[in-house]
Amino acid sequence: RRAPPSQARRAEVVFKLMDGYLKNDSVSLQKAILDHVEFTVARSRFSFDDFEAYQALSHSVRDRLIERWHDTHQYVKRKDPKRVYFLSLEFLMGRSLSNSIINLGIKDQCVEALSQLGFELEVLAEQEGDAALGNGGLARLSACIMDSLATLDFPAWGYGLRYQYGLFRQVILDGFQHEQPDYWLNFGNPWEIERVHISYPVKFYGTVEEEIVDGKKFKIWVPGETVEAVAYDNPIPGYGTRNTINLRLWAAKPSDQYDMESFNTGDYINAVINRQKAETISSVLYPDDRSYQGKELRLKQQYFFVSASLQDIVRRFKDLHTNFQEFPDKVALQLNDTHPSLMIAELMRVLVDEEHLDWNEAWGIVGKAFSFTTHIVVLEGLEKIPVDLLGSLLPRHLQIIYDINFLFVEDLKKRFGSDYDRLSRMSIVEEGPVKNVRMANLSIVSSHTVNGVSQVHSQILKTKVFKDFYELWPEKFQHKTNGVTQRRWIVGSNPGLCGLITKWLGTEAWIRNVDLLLGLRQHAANPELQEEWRMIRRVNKKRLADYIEAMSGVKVCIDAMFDVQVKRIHEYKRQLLNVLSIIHRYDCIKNMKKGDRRKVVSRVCLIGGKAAPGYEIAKKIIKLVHVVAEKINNDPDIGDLLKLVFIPDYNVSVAELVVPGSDLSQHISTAGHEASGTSSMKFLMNGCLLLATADGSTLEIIEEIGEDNLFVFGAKLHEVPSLRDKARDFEVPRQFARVVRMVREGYFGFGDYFESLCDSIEGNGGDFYLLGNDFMSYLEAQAAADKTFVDQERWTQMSILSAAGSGRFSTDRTVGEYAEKTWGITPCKCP
Ligand SMILES: [N-]=[N+]=N[C@]1([C@H](N)O)O[C@H](CO)[C@@H](O)[C@H](O)[C@H]1O
Repeated sequence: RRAPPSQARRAEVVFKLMDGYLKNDSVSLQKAILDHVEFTVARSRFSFDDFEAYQALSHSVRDRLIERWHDTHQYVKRKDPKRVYFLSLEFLMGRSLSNSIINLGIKDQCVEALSQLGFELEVLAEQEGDAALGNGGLARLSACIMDSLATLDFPAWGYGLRYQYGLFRQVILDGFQHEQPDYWLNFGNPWEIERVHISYPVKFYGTVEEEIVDGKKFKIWVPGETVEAVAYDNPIPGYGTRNTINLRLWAAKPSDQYDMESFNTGDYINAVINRQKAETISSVLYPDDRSYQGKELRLKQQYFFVSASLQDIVRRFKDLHTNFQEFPDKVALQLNDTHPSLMIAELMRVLVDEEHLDWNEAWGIVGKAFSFTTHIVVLEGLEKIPVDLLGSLLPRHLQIIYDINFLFVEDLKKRFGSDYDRLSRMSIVEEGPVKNVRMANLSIVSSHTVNGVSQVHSQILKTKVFKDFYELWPEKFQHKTNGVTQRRWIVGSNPGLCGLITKWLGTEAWIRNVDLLLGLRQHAANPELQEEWRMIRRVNKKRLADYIEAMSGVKVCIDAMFDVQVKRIHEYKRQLLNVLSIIHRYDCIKNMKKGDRRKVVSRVCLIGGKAAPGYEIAKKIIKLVHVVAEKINNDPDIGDLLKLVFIPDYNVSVAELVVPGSDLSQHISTAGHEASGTSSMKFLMNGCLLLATADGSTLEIIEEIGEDNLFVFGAKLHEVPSLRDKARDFEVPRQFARVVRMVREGYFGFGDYFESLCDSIEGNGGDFYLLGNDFMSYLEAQAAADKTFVDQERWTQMSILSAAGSGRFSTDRTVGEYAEKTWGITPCKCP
């Protein structure tokens, strides 16, 4: 057989045939779109609809992503820099078409190409379903971080799971939340590339045996079940750079290793069904923003993605290296909360059992490779895995975790002697009727760096949640305040404001260098900018008003203040406090003399967010919003003075519509409960004013833009413990008691149904989240917002100063800090 032509020879031939890189002028794009209509979508290029045009355009954009992805991949491989691997069980990507077109810098050409074919980019963009592979803040943060890693040219990969069912669709029937499955892959996904040849076996159950190799004893894990992990690659383009990095998501497939046994029992069907079961591992996202003690499938998901990702990472390392001592010099492993923390035990298993390094060598490597970010504020929220469950599913990993803990506790004994309380608090294994593995303790013991997601959060970790560990290893603890990407949250979702900012800054360099936004400060009182600023905001409010009417039937007036609270429904986020203040506002207007009503500042109150399916209190809050809205919106005495609308199925795409059209956004968690909060940063970037408690990242926003450019209220962090201790003697304000009584007595109907909700904020043992305590200062802040809104010059100045000070809250700053202080990586820009 004739020898195949050499790589180089083939490259030469290919390059000659290639007509250089794909071109991005509108004619080339038109050709590409029409080709994909005909050959990819397989529809006649002479008649195709919006969805087919969306598919064809998406594939044309995908081609250009792949081209850059290959160049980046090959360049980085050649340079072999240290890479960061961002490990997260959740990525809330949203839609990809607009973001890809903007980051590739081909928006104008696409708009022109489509218009000549009779299509509008905005219309086609609506055809795309959200990739909702996550719950809330943690998941969207992962997505924003990927955008900044690519844009700043860092050598990085994201690893996660390719759920077949994303976060449930929220359907509201008669004011109640119902969950519908989100089968987002129904119409295919042009933004992923199935890598059938990149797959790894993942083992579960079984036993741990011993074997002797070269006279040395080694543990081997004999699995009881094996499934296959197949890679799906999602190119992540940087903005204004050729660098395009990869988000590799794993899907579970039945393993080829037939258990002939089951097949030969003649029960063929069952044998096939058993095999299919393998796919359930990556089928559905767990929809709870809190934690999951003891769910086997959840643990399987965690280990499945950890094992596949590590096999892939080690393979890539071994392609160019043989000495594992170099591993931490080339690999930074970032744990996005404890969901991927099993990778610690998995790396120890690979290094000791498979690569035959001795324990201490392996432990040294682990300690230099891992860094851990926690997003949790309260001890109760920390993830724990029952020892029995772990022992049955991953017997070898339990052994390794026990060994890690044994050496750790031995070390603690040397330092703290017989301080058994401290030892039992710090132990990775929690004793008790049900023994648990504390995944946060394991992550801290094994990582070189631990951080919270805002300055105050990191303080709370040092002084409360991880106090013992901070006293032991103060040098490990850092903070990395969260951020959001201005590419999606200004350029993508608010093109009008984007153009205005570029005009007044005289450059669009701010899109890559966001500190340039500070240049707007000097113009904040400039009447010309103010006029244009208000104009843009009005257009966005009109778009939002149309959406509200389309999905709720409620007509809202865009001269009113659009007051918005959109985030997951949680008692600590206090959507209930918001509703009670709306009832108070309604009650006040009702009892006003007609004449006084003229002075009322009209409000359109929007509340949106999903409640975890099993979270009853949260579901009752959603129902309460609907019954209060029903009353207010149909009360002729109120008219346009006050409207309340619940925005259903809140997700990334809805946020991209709501954020640019909001005047005031609320972030009113009880101080000390929101680790950071990131929606506040998106509103800030879009010039929406904040009404907030001094919690999480809001403290840093106040520091950056000044207390007089937002509305702050409520108990401060240090006041909360004593307020809770003295709750019994707290005199409930009559205004608060009145609105709660109205709910309890069924003024809006369903009195009995809301009893437990009212009990949770009243009386003994009630009001843990201090709604009563903060109610009056909340109303004062609301009144201050009303007063300021009437003074449009002042309001617009605050709006411009908000956007001007938002650069600090870009993930470009966040990622830059992680890269320098935690991961030790530097940019590797593809020429
Ligand atoms: N999990 N988790 N935690 C959160 C959010 N719920 O996803 O992470 C987010 C991202 O760090 C934080 O902004 C938010 O405060 C925190 O509650």
